[in-house]
Amino acid sequence: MKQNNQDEKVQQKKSKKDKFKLYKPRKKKSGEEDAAIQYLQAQYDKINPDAIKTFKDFPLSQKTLKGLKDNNYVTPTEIQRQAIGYALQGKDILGAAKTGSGKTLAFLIPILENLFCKKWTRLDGVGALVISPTRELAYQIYETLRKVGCLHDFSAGLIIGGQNLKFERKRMDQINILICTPGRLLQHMDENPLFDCSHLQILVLDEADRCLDMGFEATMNAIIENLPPERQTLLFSATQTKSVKDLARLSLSFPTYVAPHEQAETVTPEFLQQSYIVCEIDEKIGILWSFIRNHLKQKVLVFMATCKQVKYTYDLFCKLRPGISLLALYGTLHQEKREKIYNEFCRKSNVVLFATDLASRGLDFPRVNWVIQLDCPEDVETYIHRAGRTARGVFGKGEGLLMLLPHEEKIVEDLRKNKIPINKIAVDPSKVVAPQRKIEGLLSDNTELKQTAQRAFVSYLKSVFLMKNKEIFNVQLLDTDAYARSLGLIVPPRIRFLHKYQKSNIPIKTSEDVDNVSVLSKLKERAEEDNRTDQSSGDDENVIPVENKNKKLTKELPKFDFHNDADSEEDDFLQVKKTIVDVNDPIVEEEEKQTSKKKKKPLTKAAVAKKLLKKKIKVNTKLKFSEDGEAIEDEKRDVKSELAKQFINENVGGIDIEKAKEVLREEDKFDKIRFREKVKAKHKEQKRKLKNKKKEEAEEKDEFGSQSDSDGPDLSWLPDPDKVYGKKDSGDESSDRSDTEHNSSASDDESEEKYHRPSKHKLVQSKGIPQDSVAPRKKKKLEDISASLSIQEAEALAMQLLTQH
Ligand SMILES: Nc1ncnc2c1ncn2[C@@H]1O[C@H](COP(=O)(O)OP(=O)(O)OP(=O)(O)O)[C@@H](O)[C@H]1O
Repeated sequence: MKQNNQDEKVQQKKSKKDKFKLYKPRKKKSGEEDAAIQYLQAQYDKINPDAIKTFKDFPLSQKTLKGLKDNNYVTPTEIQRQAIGYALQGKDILGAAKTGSGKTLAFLIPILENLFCKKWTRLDGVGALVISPTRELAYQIYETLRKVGCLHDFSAGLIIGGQNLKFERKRMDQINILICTPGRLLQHMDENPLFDCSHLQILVLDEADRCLDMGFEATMNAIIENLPPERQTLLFSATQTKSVKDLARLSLSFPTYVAPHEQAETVTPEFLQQSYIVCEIDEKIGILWSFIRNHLKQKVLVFMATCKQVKYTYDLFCKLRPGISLLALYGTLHQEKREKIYNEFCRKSNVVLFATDLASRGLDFPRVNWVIQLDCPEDVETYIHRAGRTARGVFGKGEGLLMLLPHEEKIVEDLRKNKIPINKIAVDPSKVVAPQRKIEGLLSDNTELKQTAQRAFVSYLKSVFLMKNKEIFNVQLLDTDAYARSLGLIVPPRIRFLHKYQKSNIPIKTSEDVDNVSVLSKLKERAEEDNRTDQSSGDDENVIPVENKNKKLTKELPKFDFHNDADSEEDDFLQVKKTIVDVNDPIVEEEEKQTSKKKKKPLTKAAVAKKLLKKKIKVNTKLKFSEDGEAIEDEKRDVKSELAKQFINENVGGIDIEKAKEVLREEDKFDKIRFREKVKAKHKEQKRKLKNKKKEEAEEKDEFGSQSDSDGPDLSWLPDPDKVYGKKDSGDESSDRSDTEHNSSASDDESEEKYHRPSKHKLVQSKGIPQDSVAPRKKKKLEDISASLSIQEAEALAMQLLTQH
């Protein structure tokens, strides 16, 4: 015990010493940290971007510098050199730089430094917010932050759709740096009491132009409303928005515009080789197939217009087995699958990824050799982002191929005007091998694949139809039959929306026909309306939302499931930016009416039943026919009980359940009686049939016995009874002569009555005669005969036999 007490005392002393030790350096460290922060902050105003050679030249904390060095980031890129300084000074920034130029670090480094200098702790809540248009991009930013900021003590959180909301909810109050997609962020803002961003210091919008796009206006507006106005805001994109309206929404009055590549000759990466080909719509699949077959040792990314096209091309090519790994990434996939595919494409080097524009922005897939744009991009910005998935980073190289239909070639002018160097090339037809027969064969065997092809066909045409730029995207110029055939569809699927338009003879308007100013005001109004009513635009591709106010000129089509069909938040980002349709279009009006009707009240089964009852419509009446073919009228009315008759005659509207039950009980009694009678009759009938059958069988056996000479008793040896007893009635003889046959048969009958012979079966089974005692055949015959005769006859027969012998 003593020893124990001593040990305890020693330990207590030790722990006191340790505490003291821990406390002291910490105090010292904290003091050092304060001094370091003060020093760093004092340097911010002196930052000269031109003098920056390495990250060390920036006044950055040791933790950040070490994090950068550990990840091989030594020399800042142009955008980093120019933006980081302003961001550290606390200015709002509009950052625009080429794809793959390192914009992510240009905003992550200022975030880390900002919170470090403010000595942000877990208890301070959310200090920085990064909003990204897609889950994949958010995930990528989060991963970069984890690597570079690993030595800092901040907590970071990735808040994206498709994850466990409950799990996120509990941890929201502990997150300092939040990387998120807009939809999920708004969900937390609305529903999670633990989410508090009232102390937010810095807001970043990556791919800012996309975040502020029309398709997502309402969500972003709601988010911005919830954020404190005194904050620093950084906007980054390769295709930056300069719209005053957008900036005003974010309360940016005088942001610093940082665009290091503005004076550059090209807006796309320096080492990106860009070319385009012009082909017919039905040649696309064959060219793509041949391209893949000729690039089996490369990493290829193929962009298509819609999810359904991606799905079909992937399914089809997998079945055709090109000899290289295939992957597909699109919005309707489950989140886990999306993550898996994203990681797989990052990891592999010989692989083809089919994707929608979900993968076009910000994703940093390493070492992509080729980017193929199978369908014409929506606009120049989309082209830049898609092409920018290759030739990334400081010395990145890559090639881009754009496939255009003859009438889409006009986009090349726009591309060139926007400083995109692109050359036309031709495809060597001898190298194109279209597996047309194989495709058709596969589709004829596989209904599911055929349906996928049909959906891909319609979705592509719809995407073209909904595009804003009608100079380039004109669905009426497409050879739809040839396109269907190229997909393996011998019969082209019906294109309802197009037929409606063709029937109405309304030319599809070009964007130039429309007064853009009024369109914008219209859209703005609509966004406000959306905010008020909190109505989400439907997922249904065919439903056109109703615009109630001011239907003068134009209106926006619904958010069409173009790049994404899923209900994920980023899907809204990835939709057609806007499409203009004449409001006076009768089809639109008709659809509006239908939609508004539909929206008024959902039609339930009960409502339908009520309506039918009201209108006295009889549905599903069943008419029964008797065996003679006569209709049995109103079988149900054939009731027996007085109560039921009374019930029917009363004919009161509605249903009195209690009374109906009572009536049923009464009717049940009669039903039971009827049933019993039926069963009895059935049994009777069965018995009768059985009896008849037995009788027939017996008769058959008798007949058989008389006909058989071999087995039946042979009576030919018997003396003629007439000779023995004399003629019974001689008078009968003459009368019988004329009808011998009849008489003989009559005598047969008589003899049959007299000498009834048991059936053969009975003979064999005759009981009481042991088998060994069976007499020889003759003896047995005698026995049998004697058994069948009357006593007197048997005696007479015996006497005769005795006298003969
Ligand atoms: N200073 C640097 N030194 C070396 N590599 C860098 C540096 N900064 C960024 N990179 C690398 O460059 C690549 C592209 O960076 P990032 O994804 O940030 O580009 P981006 O400008 O955001 O592209 P996008 O416009 O397509 O979103 C990444 O692989 C990243 O690791």
